[in-house]
Amino acid sequence: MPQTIVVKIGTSSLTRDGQLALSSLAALVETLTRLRSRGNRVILVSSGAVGVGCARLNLLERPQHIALKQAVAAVGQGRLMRVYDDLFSSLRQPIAQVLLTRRDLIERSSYLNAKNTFQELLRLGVVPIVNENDTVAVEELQLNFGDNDTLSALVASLIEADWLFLLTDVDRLYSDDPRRNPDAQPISLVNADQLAQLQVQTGTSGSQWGTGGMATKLTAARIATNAGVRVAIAQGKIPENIEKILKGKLIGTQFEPQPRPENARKRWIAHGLVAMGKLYLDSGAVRAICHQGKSLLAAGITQVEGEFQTSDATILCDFQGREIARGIVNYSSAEIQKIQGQRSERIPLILGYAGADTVVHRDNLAILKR
Ligand SMILES: Nc1ncnc2c1ncn2[C@@H]1O[C@H](COP(=O)(O)OP(=O)(O)O)[C@@H](O)[C@H]1O
Ligand SMILES: N[C@@H](CCC(=O)OP(=O)(O)O)C(=O)O
Repeated sequence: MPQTIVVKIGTSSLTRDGQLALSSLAALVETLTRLRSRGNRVILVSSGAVGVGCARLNLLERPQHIALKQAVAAVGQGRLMRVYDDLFSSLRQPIAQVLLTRRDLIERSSYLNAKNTFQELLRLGVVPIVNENDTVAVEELQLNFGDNDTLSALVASLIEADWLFLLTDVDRLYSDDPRRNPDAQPISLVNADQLAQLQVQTGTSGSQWGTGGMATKLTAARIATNAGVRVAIAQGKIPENIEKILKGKLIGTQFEPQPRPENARKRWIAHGLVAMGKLYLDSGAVRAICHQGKSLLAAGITQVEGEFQTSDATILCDFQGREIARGIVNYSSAEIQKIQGQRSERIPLILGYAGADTVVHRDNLAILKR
């Protein structure tokens, strides 16, 4: 049966010795075109703008300064698309460039717009090639994805993909960074419960040109599996393995998905929005929202972290700080500090005006299943 497949390829697999790894790229393009010709819907999330831009400008290191990085990405993105277009065109596969910023997914209307555009492109048989719009992404304001692993998981959630393939320069996830620890143990299959408990050493920086290392891939796996997407980490230089994995072979590391949340708006609350703060709940409130489908009342809140406004998204966590849900709040952080632990009838007395009975209404609450 045709499937919706998101493939993310990292800089470390796209480049070799600072230049484009053309043979890997060609193999990837052949694989994706074959998947398309069998009726699958295919999206490629490709890093490489900064890496390719550096090669073009003879820069020997990934720039740290934001403006320089953004300028270099502008050089590299065009070059990268030119190479993709040449390769895909020789197989008569049309492609499209989709550049997204975090901001585009926060606004519900632009989130839905992006979704509609993807759907239309896929209906037309096009392979959209997605990257973060690096030249305008605002790093300081947490309004960037930070890495394309997260972006690919959000795209997979947005379009309700069946699979997310994270192609990188190692063949799978290990218990530790295999480059530093020769005794690192390979991990083949992670089910949804194991992912929540998974203890692996991931490093934070990635390889010379990649960002984030395995840590961001695990974050991506959490987001995607929570949205009902099956995830595989596999080696970028052997993209043909994607087809073997789709046929049921256990190659690389696979992460089993949670049941897909029915409600599309709640998926957006869970994954599209950026949480601006954190609310700590007592055990009664955790039970009420997770197991009884109730709204969050002020009485169950024990602590407020961060500064946020009414209608912002927040993380809801248990007393140990473990995230259990995300929700859109009816009160600002300053207001919640005043009403936390109080019964709803007392809210008008405390604040001096009548507000909502709930701090987060159940329609605006997305429970994380892990
Ligand atoms: N537990 C781990 N298992 C596998 N690889 C790991 C682990 N921890 C860190 N790494 C490192 O992560 C790197 C891949 O991350 P990164 O360079 O960001 O890749 P990409 O460019 O594909 O996103 C690998 O080269 C590997 O050295
Ligand atoms: N948007 C950036 C992506 C950076 C990034 O996430 O890189 P990687 O860790 O190699 O996937 C670029 O195109 O260079």
